[in-house]
Amino acid sequence: MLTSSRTDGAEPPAAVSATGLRKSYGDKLVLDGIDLRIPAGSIFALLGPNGAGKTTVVKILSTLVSPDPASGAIHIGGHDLAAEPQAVRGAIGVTGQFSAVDGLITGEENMLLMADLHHLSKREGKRVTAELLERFDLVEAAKKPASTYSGGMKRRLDIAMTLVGAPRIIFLDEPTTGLDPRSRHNMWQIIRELVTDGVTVFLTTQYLEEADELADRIAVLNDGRIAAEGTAEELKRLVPGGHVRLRFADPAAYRLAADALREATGDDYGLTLHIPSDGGQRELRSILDWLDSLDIEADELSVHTPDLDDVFFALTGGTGVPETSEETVR
Ligand SMILES: Nc1ncnc2c1ncn2[C@@H]1O[C@H](COP(=O)(O)OP(=O)(O)OP(=O)(O)O)[C@@H](O)[C@H]1O
Repeated sequence: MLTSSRTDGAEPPAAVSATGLRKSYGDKLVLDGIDLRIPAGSIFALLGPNGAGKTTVVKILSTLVSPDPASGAIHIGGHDLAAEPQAVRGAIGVTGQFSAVDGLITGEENMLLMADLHHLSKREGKRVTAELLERFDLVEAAKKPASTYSGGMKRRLDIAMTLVGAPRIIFLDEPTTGLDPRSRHNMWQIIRELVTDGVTVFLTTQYLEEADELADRIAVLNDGRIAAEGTAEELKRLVPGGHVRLRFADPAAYRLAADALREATGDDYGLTLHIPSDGGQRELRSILDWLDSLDIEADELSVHTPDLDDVFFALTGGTGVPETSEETVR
């Protein structure tokens, strides 16, 4: 496992810690010994492809599913998960793929129901509900059935309901999956605000951009293990440098360039070539000179610096080079 070194001196207390977390379903091993340590008041992102086991981690850490007996200790908010599951439940909030929103009742009723579940008095329940509906921009929709809410509104209501219990640690399982870009950015803002209030956020995501934007630390889950863990910058340093991408409209020009340039990797289907390069002026000029000397015209040239996508693809065994973080120069 690649684990970045810590540069800070005294470590803040861990909101979540686990050692040797293991889980099998029948003879299918899903988690094969995972270690986690998430400092209080930080955002941690667990990144992984479909089926990597992200939801399973969240379910275990939030007491919904038991880990295998061979697992090491798990502590959440200072409580031993095996010995004090009730105390753990009192310290956490969980939202995500298994949303608690009831579509048949209104947003406000959902909130009041949650307040009841947390044994708040009627008066306190109403106060907290009004405050959270306001904070999550749901006042206008409060009296409408939640089934009429957009995806973004449902997620906001879901988080608002989670906050009724004033949890110190919040698990967000793929909080922005299926949201449009504006709703996604709104959700990011909400998540950032949670942390400024001192809450610890554990989020799972398939979106590298999301982890890059939000997380203090990121772990990449692959094949039941943490393949790498660190800040976004530390993870980006794990993969080799960038490349220049040449895209051709003419298959003959593509073939000519691919045959001439042995160090490039080609995508025959997309008619693109990736040339390892730091993207500097000198290297770009030599690529252009080389194209000119062969009388080959590329339809697009773009510079690609390593990003989290590269880390993800390198660590999770994906193929191809994603399209993000490219600076098109022609
Ligand atoms: N109750 C269960 N019984 C059997 N297998 C399960 C069960 N829950 C999950 N799995 C399997 O465990 C693996 C991990 O699933 P999990 O839902 O944790 O992945 P994930 O990383 O959250 O994926 P996604 O991004 O698709 O939600 C999958 O292969 C899944 O089929």
